Amino acid sequence: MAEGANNGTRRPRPNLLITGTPGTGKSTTASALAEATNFRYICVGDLVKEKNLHDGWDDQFECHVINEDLVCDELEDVMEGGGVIVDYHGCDFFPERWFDRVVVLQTENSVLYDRLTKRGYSGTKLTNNIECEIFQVLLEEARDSYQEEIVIALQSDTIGDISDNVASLTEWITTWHGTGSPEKC
Ligand SMILES: Nc1ncnc2c1ncn2[C@@H]1O[C@H](COP(=O)(O)OP(=O)(O)O)[C@@H](O)[C@H]1O
Repeated sequence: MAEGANNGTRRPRPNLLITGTPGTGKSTTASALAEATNFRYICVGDLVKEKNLHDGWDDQFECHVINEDLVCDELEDVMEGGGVIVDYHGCDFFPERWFDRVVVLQTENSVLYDRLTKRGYSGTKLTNNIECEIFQVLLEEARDSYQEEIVIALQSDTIGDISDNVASLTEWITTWHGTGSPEKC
């Protein structure tokens, strides 16, 4: 479980985490939501590369070995003010108190397979990510790391799903009145 829930701390605007297996549409959804709401969009993967918040390259998983402490230090002040949408394919190392809503995007396996193949994934990297989706690894991680009522799973198979998800999340943001409210979306 991530450190400390948001026990009544007030911030003027909520923070959201958009998580899910690579290819489920995190960056597409999060950036569209940020545009619709004037929130700040932070892609943790890009931040890690830009600011060297990693411990080198992992040949097996073909990605940077993220340094979680450096990422959290980098984001702490930003998160305090609220109004941030964070995009990352993991969620168990952020302080729990940072987020008011954790969105887990999910995609039907064959659709995800096509998206990842198009992205150039193959072999173990492709298989690992498809298995990650089949076994709902990110949904379980989110439920283990945050209070149940702030975690929601949204389907992201079609372009229509993106608009629906952005619309419902925008509504949730605009009707948010502080920690623990409201129960929309
Ligand atoms: N719901 C969706 N319907 C159709 N295409 C989508 C959807 N979500 C994402 N895509 C497409 O799939 C690819 C991966 O999306 P992206 O947002 O980069 O995923 P992630 O950030 O989770 O890795 C992009 O080409 C994007 O346009």
